[in-house]
Parts: sequence; C-alpha cells; structure tokens
Amino acid sequence: MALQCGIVGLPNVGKSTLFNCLSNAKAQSANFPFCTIEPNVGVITIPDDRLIRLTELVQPQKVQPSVMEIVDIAGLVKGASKGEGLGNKFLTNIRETNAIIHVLRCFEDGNIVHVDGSVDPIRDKETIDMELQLKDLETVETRLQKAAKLAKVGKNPEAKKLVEVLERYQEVLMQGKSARVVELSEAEELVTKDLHLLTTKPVLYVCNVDEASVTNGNVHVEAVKEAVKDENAEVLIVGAGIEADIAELESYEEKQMFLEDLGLEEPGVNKLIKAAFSLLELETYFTAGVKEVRSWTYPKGAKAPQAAGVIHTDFEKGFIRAEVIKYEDFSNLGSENACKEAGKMNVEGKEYVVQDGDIMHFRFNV
Ligand SMILES: Nc1ncnc2c1ncn2[C@@H]1O[C@H](COP(=O)(O)OP(=O)(O)OP(=O)(O)O)[C@@H](O)[C@H]1O
Ligand SMILES: [Mg+2]
Repeated sequence: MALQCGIVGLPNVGKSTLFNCLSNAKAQSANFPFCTIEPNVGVITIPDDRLIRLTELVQPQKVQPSVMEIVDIAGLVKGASKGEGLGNKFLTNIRETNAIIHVLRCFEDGNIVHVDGSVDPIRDKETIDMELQLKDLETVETRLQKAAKLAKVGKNPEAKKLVEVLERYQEVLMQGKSARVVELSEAEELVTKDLHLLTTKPVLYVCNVDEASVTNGNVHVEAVKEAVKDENAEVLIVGAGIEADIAELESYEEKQMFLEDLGLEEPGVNKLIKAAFSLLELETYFTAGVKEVRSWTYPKGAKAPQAAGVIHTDFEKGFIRAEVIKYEDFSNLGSENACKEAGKMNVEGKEYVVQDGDIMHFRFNV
C-alpha cells in the first residue's frame, strides 16, 4: 500500500526529466509534447540523515530506508476534461495518486517547445487547475443527482450530509476554485471518502528553472509564489535539467562539486522528496538492531499498535507495549544500552501517539 505522488503539468515542461532525477526508474524524456503517454512508476528512497547516523552507531548487517512511489503522468492540455489531448485517461492516472507535484515551466529556452507559445507559469497553472476542477465538477454533479434522490426517500442522514457537502464543492468549483478550499468536519469526511476528487489532493508546486536560477529563483518563480500565497501550498525551486545531469554523475565527489558550483548544499530533488513525503502526511520511525537498521513509514498521528502493524499485522494484533527512545537521545548517548542506563527509554502503551524519529521496539504476543 505504498502511497503515491503524481507529477502533473502541461506537456513538455520537464515532468519526465524531474521523474528521472527522483527515481531509479528511467522515463523517456524528449523535446516534444506528449512524449509520455503511459504513466511511469518509480520508487524513490527518502533521504534521511538520521538513518545514516544510526547506521554509524549500530553498525548493522543491513540498512533499509523508507521509500515512496512516484508516478510520471502524461502532459495535460486545455480541454483534457472533455477528452482533448490524452484527455480522460490521464485524469484517471491522477485519481489513483495520493498527492500531486505540479510542475511549472519557469525556464526560458527558445529550443524547448511550449504548447501555448510562451513561458507563463501562472497561465499554465490556471490551465491545469481548470481542467482538474472541471473534471471534479462533473464528478460532483453526477454524485449529487444520485445522493439527492437517496436523501429524498425517507431517513437517510448520510445521503443528506453528502448532498450538503457536494453542494459546497459544486459552489467553489463553479467559482473556479479547487475543492481543497472546502473544510470538512470528521463526519463529513467520512461520507465523502470514496469521492476521490482531483482537487482535494494535497499539492506542491515545483518551479522548473534554468541553471542560473536554482538558488534564488527568477521572475517566474516570484509570480508563482505570489499566485499561490492563499493556497497554503509549498513552492519549490528545482532545475530539473541540471539536476538530471548531476544524477548521471558516477562519484559522490563529482556530484558535490557540481552542487557547490550551483550554490546548493544538497540536490534540489532531495528537498522535493522530503516535501512530498510530508505532503502525504507520512512520518518515520526507526528500528535499530544489529541485524538491521530500518526506517518505517506510518501515517502521521498513528498510535503505537497501528505503527507496529506497519512491520507486521501480528505486531498490531498482539501488541503489548512499545519501548521508545528519542532519536536525539540515541544519537547523543550512542547506544540502546546507554539510553536505558540513562533512563531515556520509555515504556509506552496502546494510546501512545508515535512521534517522527522515535526508535521503537515492540513487545507483542500472538
Ligand atoms: N530546467 C530545464 N531547462 C532546460 N530544459 C529543460 C529543463 N527541464 C526539462 N528540460 C527539457 O525539456 C524537454 C521536455 O522535458 P520532459 O520530456 O521531461 O517533459 P514532460 O513534461 O515529461 O513532457 P511530456 O508531457 O511530453 O511527457 C526535454 O528536452 C528536457 O531536456
Ligand atoms: Mg513526460
């Protein structure tokens, strides 16, 4: 059940190029629109300095970082919601993802075709948003008809609630806004959970810039930041072209040299991976034994038994307690034993909400 981030944007803006520097899988990338048709799925490793530190301290036989899936989706054009370009098929690919990375072309390069003839990320963003919103409006209206019928026949409080929410969605979508601006109560979330609207998915924006703009951005990036300031969404600057070149380099030293020249401490894609990971509302805990040091992914807010279930369902079913060491303590004191002696290992029960970076040891009984 690996969660997926989908990369969306207009054709030829650099989605596949970005995908290639993010994942080990290789997608075809070329200077013509609709180069990608079938979605490319890749697995990416989440970079985490804490895992490196734990590995140094524990010296395990094996190390296993967290991963997530990333999908490179075909470019979308105006009218896609009505079947233009690759149309609806592409929208289905987006529906299957859990979060969206929206790539905006912010680089000038006369040799790279822009489907709408000029570089204008704000217009591009509106084009994509509008197509997603139109598709959602279609979904909402179809569902509204059905739910309204159900709500009429006798007692059906759930259908009534659904109708209410759908009407709110319809209103904002008709105003050209995304459905994510509608705030839902827990009960409302429950009745809408199989709706899978495209514009309720969390989104982050990637400004794809040229080499010279990777550290400070450019006028296009500024315009994007201004345009999304009410959306409460993150805007990242990545030079996909140059990062793809760096990813091709063999040695770590060469990569570092290149990054330094660009004025970057780490590849822009690392920042992007971390941002995408938190966009999915995921966090990490660790297990640190001599056999294996491993990073595990759990949904933010999970209690100890649910987090244990990520390792094995038996751990959840037979959960007794968890022994928890904070990463900082482990890192400072150097070992599990040292933490125990210093009283830095806590025993937690079923109600414990796991915190990002916890080092866990589960006791269970099956
Ligand atoms: N930051 C950049 N600067 C200059 N050229 C770039 C940059 N990013 C990508 N490109 C170039 O843009 C072209 C299109 O890239 P890519 O194939 O990744 O686009 P795409 O969004 O996947 O397109 P499609 O929707 O057709 O699949 C390629 O020639 C690529 O090398
Ligand atoms: Mg592509």
